[in-house]
Amino acid sequence: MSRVADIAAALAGYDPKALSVDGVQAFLASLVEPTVLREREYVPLFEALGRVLAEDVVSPFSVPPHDNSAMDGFAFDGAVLDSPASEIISLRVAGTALAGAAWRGALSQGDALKIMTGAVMPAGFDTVVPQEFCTVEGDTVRFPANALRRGDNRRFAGEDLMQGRPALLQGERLTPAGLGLLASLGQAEVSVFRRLRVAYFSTGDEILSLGEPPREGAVYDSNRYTVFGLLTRLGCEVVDLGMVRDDPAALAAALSEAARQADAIITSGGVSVGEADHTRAVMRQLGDMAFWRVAMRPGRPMAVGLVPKAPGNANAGAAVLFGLPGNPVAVMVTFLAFVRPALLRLMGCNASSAAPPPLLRARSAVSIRKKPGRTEYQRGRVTCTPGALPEVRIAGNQGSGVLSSMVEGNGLVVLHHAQGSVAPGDEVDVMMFDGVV
Ligand SMILES: Nc1nc2c(c(=O)[nH]1)N[C@H]1C(S)=C(S)[C@@H](COP(=O)(O)OP(=O)(O)OC[C@H]3O[C@@H](n4cnc5c(N)ncnc54)[C@H](O)[C@@H]3O)O[C@H]1N2
Ligand code: MOO
Repeated sequence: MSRVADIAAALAGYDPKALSVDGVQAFLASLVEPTVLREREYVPLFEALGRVLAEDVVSPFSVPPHDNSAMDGFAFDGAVLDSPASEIISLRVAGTALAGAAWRGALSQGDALKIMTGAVMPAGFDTVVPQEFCTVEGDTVRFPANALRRGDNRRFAGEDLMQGRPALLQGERLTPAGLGLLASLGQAEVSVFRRLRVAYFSTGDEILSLGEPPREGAVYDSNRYTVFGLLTRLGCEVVDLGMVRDDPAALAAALSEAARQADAIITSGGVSVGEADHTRAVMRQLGDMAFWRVAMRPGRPMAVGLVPKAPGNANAGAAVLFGLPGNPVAVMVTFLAFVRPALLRLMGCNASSAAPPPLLRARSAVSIRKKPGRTEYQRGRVTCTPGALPEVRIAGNQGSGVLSSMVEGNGLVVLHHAQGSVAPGDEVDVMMFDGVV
């Protein structure tokens, strides 16, 4: 009764020793259905950025509520433009309409009304001439007939949001624009799914925690901070379980605690075949796991599975475990390619909000060696020149432990599974990560 084995059995061509990137994505799409987060809460708009909408938001009224002017100028009945008597239109100015209050005075055809941007269009008037085109003498305004067409500079009621129609959909992640949209509906609070809780820890005896003195053969734990940043950017609630030494009891305790507290778990290190690694054994003992060698670079060894929240109680559910390779760039690449879309689904995002960042088409400035049969992600720096396709250069040393080139780059050149080497000038796909991770 292994869910992981069932999913694997249903995947055509599943080979844990040479799984393609597409194969991993298909596996995760089955393992992580967007069903985990059912709990919802109301939060004020100022706390809602990045949160996922738990229900559709239907406009209680239209925005803007009235036809209004898009310019400071003079509103008039645009019929006079249909067959103007002379090159200069001359109208009597009946008064001024300010934004925020409707004009209540009488108007007749042949009148104009001085109007401010956002002010309600008076009934029967459908056109606004910007004041830059006008000369005013006493109560007469004049402007060239060819300066505009009937209907210009009028904004329609409901052109932004129509009363009774959905303004935002369940499963959308709230962006700054989304917050503004909700505010324009007068809504001070919004119903969102509770935040996804993700626990993480680093493993390995050669890894030092910050504050520890340097030691020969040891390196500081960078993954803990990178993973913290990746999860925080995503809007997750993080459960930091620190560094866990390569000891079965310590690893089992950390993994159980992570599963108890969180919806998902990210570990780094210990998923390859090293002799001293107990991580795989402990994962296998506590969870329903798959261990893969993925046909990609970086990010070859990887573990994925489910760890029960309360062993022996199936109703308590399970946390999804992502056992990422230890190399710092492999952590980031596997996070972007696999973990991030899966976490977005767990957060309750709909298909479009959970989609990976769109790929940018760029011209490679350099040659890139690549073997068909695996997907490679190379750190690159994309630059744009007006009128030309964006250009990408490979950023620094591409070793999977080299974080400095990840800092230097702004995107990952994605060299697809079947693709071969790239010559200078060839077009390539780039997954931009600036602002995403
Ligand atoms: N015989 C084989 N050896 C290796 C294989 C393989 O298939 N066969 N795969 C290589 C690849 S690719 C990777 S990636 C690594 C992954 O190994 P692990 O996931 O078991 O990770 P570790 O061995 O624990 O660490 C790898 C590397 O990353 C550094 N590291 C680990 N944790 C951190 C951290 N928190 N902060 C900074 N750096 C970290 C660690 O020092 C190692 O240098 O295996 C290859 N070997
Ligand atoms: O592919 Mo490993 O995952 O970093 O070198």
